[in-house]
Amino acid sequence: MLIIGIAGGTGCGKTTVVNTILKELPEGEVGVISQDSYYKDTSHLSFEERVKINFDHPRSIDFELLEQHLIELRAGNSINQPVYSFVKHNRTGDVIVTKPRKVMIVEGILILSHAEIRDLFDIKIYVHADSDERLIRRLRRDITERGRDINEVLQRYQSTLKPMHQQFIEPMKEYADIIIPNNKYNTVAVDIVKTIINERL
Ligand SMILES: Nc1ncnc2c1ncn2[C@@H]1O[C@H](COP(=O)(O)OP(=O)(O)O)[C@@H](O)[C@H]1O
Ligand SMILES: O=c1ccn([C@@H]2O[C@H](COP(=O)(O)O)[C@@H](O)[C@H]2O)c(=O)[nH]1
Repeated sequence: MLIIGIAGGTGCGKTTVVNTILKELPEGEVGVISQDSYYKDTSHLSFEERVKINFDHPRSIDFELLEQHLIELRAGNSINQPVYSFVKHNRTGDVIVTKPRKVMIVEGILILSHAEIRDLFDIKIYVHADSDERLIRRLRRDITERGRDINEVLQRYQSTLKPMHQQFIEPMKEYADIIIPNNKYNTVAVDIVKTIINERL
């Protein structure tokens, strides 16, 4: 099994890159794990309390479960990937049964910040887009897809997202084998990653 980690700040285009890679590869050969599925279960908190969580700090992620799941997949076993709701700021209680595939892609803002998980990746990719570009994309996406308003996005950006990005995400570029510049759609870089995956398949 080839495990590829794709990191980068919010709005840099990780999900878009993963979907572009998947589109042209044989179905069933590549599996995807999203770090977002591993936000800690916060059912014990009220919605008002959950909104206040710093979702850009590594402590908000259940890295132990993610690591355990990657080890299971590598051993050839299926896992139950939790389903997360950005609208509720919590796990939904559902799971997606995720089977081991020849290539597993793990994507998320903080996946390179955890040493044990980083060591499980055969290839580490960092997707870069400038912070103003990422903020614009995040505003558009969160308002249309995640039930936010402009004040929520900007308030979270200033209070937690930007400082956490600078502290925990941007420095992880150091560990990347490949950095994809993604201020514009980067078809060349995505094609290179696809070629690497195709070779393995
Ligand atoms: N290279 C790009 N140029 C312009 N918009 C992009 C680009 N990549 C992604 N987007 C858009 O930006 C938003 C965030 O992208 P997404 O892939 O969800 O980022 P991430 O998963 O890194 O948070 C989406 O609405 C997506 O369509
Ligand atoms: O309940 C939540 C959990 C996370 N977030 C924000 O999501 C992004 C990470 O997801 P991307 O798809 O990589 O953008 C992170 O910056 C959190 O602030 C949230 O809004 N609500």
